[in-house]
Amino acid sequence: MLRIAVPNKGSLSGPAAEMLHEAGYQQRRESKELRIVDPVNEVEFFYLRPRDIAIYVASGQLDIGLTGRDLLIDSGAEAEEILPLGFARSTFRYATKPGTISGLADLTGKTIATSYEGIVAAHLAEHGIDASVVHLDGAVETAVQLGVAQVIADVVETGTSLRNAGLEVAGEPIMQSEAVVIRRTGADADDPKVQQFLRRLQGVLVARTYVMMDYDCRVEQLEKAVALTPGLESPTVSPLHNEGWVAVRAMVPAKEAQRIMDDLYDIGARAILTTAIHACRL
Ligand SMILES: Nc1ncnc2c1ncn2[C@@H]1O[C@H](COP(=O)(O)OP(=O)(O)OP(=O)(O)O)[C@@H](O)[C@H]1O
Ligand SMILES: O=P(O)(O)OC[C@H]1O[C@H](OP(=O)(O)OP(=O)(O)O)[C@H](O)[C@@H]1O
Ligand SMILES: [Mg+2]
Repeated sequence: MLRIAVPNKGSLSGPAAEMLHEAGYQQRRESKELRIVDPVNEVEFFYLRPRDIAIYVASGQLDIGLTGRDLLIDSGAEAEEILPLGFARSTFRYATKPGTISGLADLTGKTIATSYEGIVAAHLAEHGIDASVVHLDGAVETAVQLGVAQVIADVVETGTSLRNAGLEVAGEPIMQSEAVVIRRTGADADDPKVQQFLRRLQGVLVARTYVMMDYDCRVEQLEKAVALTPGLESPTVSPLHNEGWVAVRAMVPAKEAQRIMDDLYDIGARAILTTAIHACRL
């Protein structure tokens, strides 16, 4: 049975459970459940604090974990990212009161509050900056106002939390994060159960980002039409009962679907339809 760590709280937990559900896995019914078994898919899910997941996976007790890239790196655990999942996207950045810092060197001698000491210590060391780091559990933005630190290093998504605290970002982002699948560093890459799990999640990612497009076009326009809808490998082209016409079917990126429909229409394609993809294996 594959043993998988899933975030039990915070920004990662809802979208992670949703993705696993879309991939056909049973998920817990209430938030107090710490472990469930999905016997049909031969998977056991452990609901753990997001920050602890890399540690469990590195210990070898769990095969796979879903966590944030920033949390993985911060933990320093012997685990590695094997699939980015595209949700909980954020940057990790320094922020201060406006005008305090103009470059990284200005961090020297400052006190930096953060919940991610591992990332900050490594970043400071890498740039040879001598600053003190104070660990706070959360709501780090308030640390400057209350005088606990002059600088914070925290997760920034929309920037709303920073603005509300009267802070602005300083310097370039330390890193870009998103939810990721991790496994123990050096674990067997060919484990068929792990491979099947990853294929299912990749199927969800594709189903979320692509739609199926069908249309009819004149044979003379086929090459132009296929250039607009090359599909992932190659589109399916079938003859129509009306001579001189073909039906074409191809996957297209959902974000570009409307533009592609306009372009197809302009070259004479008709009966252009898009439909959602609910699941897929590439
Ligand atoms: N506003 C946000 N937007 C996107 N991702 C976020 C956001 N806040 C936190 N994350 C991501 O969530 C993960 C942290 O999860 P964690 O549960 O520790 O914190 P949280 O979501 O802030 O919840 P909590 O309420 O417990 O502080 C990290 O990978 C982080 O990048
Ligand atoms: O740029 P934004 O869109 O404002 O998002 C970033 C904020 O979201 C998270 O905070 P959360 O609400 O989880 O509180 P926390 O600080 O206690 O973790 C994160 O720690 C930032 O504070
Ligand atoms: Mg938080």
